[in-house]
Amino acid sequence: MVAQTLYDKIWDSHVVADRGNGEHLIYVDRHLVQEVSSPQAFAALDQDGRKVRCPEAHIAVADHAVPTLRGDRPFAEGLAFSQVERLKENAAKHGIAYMPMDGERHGIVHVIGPELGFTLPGVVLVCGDSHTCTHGAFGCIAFGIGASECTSIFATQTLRQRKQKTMRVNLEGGLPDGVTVKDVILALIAEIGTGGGVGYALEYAGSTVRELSMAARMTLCNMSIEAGSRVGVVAPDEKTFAYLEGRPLAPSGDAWKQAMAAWSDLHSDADAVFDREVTFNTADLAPQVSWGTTPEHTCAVTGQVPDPEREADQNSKSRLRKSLAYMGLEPGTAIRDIPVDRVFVGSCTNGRLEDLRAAAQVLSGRKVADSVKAIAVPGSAAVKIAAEREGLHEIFLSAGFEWRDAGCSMCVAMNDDRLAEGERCASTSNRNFEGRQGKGGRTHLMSPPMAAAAAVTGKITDVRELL
Ligand SMILES: CC(C)[C@H](C(=O)O)[C@@H](O)C(=O)O
Ligand code: SF4
Repeated sequence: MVAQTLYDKIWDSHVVADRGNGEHLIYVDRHLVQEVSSPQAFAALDQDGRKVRCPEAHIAVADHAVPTLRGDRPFAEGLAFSQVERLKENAAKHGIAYMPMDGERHGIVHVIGPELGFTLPGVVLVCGDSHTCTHGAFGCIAFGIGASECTSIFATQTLRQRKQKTMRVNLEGGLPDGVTVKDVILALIAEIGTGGGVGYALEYAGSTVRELSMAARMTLCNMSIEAGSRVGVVAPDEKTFAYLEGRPLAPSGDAWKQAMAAWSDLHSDADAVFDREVTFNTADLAPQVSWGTTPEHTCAVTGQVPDPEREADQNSKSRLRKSLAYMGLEPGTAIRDIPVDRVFVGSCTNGRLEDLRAAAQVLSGRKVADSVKAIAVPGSAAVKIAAEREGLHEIFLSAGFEWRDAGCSMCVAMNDDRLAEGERCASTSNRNFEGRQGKGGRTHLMSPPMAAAAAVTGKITDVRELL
């Protein structure tokens, strides 16, 4: 038999028909539905008088638009409110499970999928959201789709797709103190660029990856899309199975045993050939910080803001000038001298329990600088409950952070949590585009411990000095 990559194995087991021209009709096992991208898909379904073919294959949750200060406070925007109401109605109408905002299963779609055991090894999982690649951490093919594709999944459970090429990213050498997987993925994107992964399904492998927790593997896969890849996978192992066993929607009893047997083949064969292969040593990595308006505008915290005049190419020179003008930064400024106004710990990249623990460890016994407004937003209700059980909220609160309810929050300016014009934020999210966190807002991407360090000192700080 021809040696295969993990991606090939899962893909091949889902092909329903070969359409020619490199297009396949593939079976989709699971679909996560959120309020921003689903209304058109439901509307198209209704217009054609079609039904959802397999309601149990979908889970709906509102995450982008929800307020994170719940209480009795009304939604700031009519649009946000109607998006959430529409999702609830559409889910009820089509018999799809809906996770209400005040329930224990609510959260960011990419955080609750794994928590519920809805995300499983070997499946094809989709969502109308680009960060669906997060779920690949469990050894499945997971990717974001558009609204018309959501309609097709609702109606048929199938999708026309082109198979991606494969790239193995070997991460070797482990992580030094103060350095997290967020630093690894930011450094990787700085190196290969936001276009580096276009057309490829990434498989993260190597000693660094094997040592990572499931939460960290999710952070890694989450940002595959920021490298241009719609898909990022990690082969499942004992950690994957231990994480999933006993989750509400994971198989149980005999079905669990059968699943484990089926999953044992979910790895790239030893002699599998990838279309591209890159290797990074992570042993000497420093904490990373983005300074510009794309995730590839990233350097070590010990570095400086680059000088556009050094760019040979006229286009890159003007792009860089524009980016620095937006960010309000002078070339040559030490990254460590950049003051911040806001700190955001949360998102589907870094809103899990382990991320909150890492930030809390830095905050413990310290105070947020007077000039800074900081919020901690758990990625799900379950994360919030677990964090409170171990007293993390007290550490955040006594440091001067606000402790919020789950949602996408300040990762994306689609709810009440936004930066004001010109405000600068140390953020654990994944995108730093112009206006991403609010019109005129300036984003610096970093890890949770780095964001906590910035909160304490009021400027971007090398967290290794605070450990
Ligand atoms: C709004 C949504 C569809 C979008 C996405 O596709 O990723 C958002 O989640 C994001 O992170 O930019
Ligand atoms: S937390 Fe951010 S990146 Fe994740 S789904 Fe929400 S808006 Fe998108």
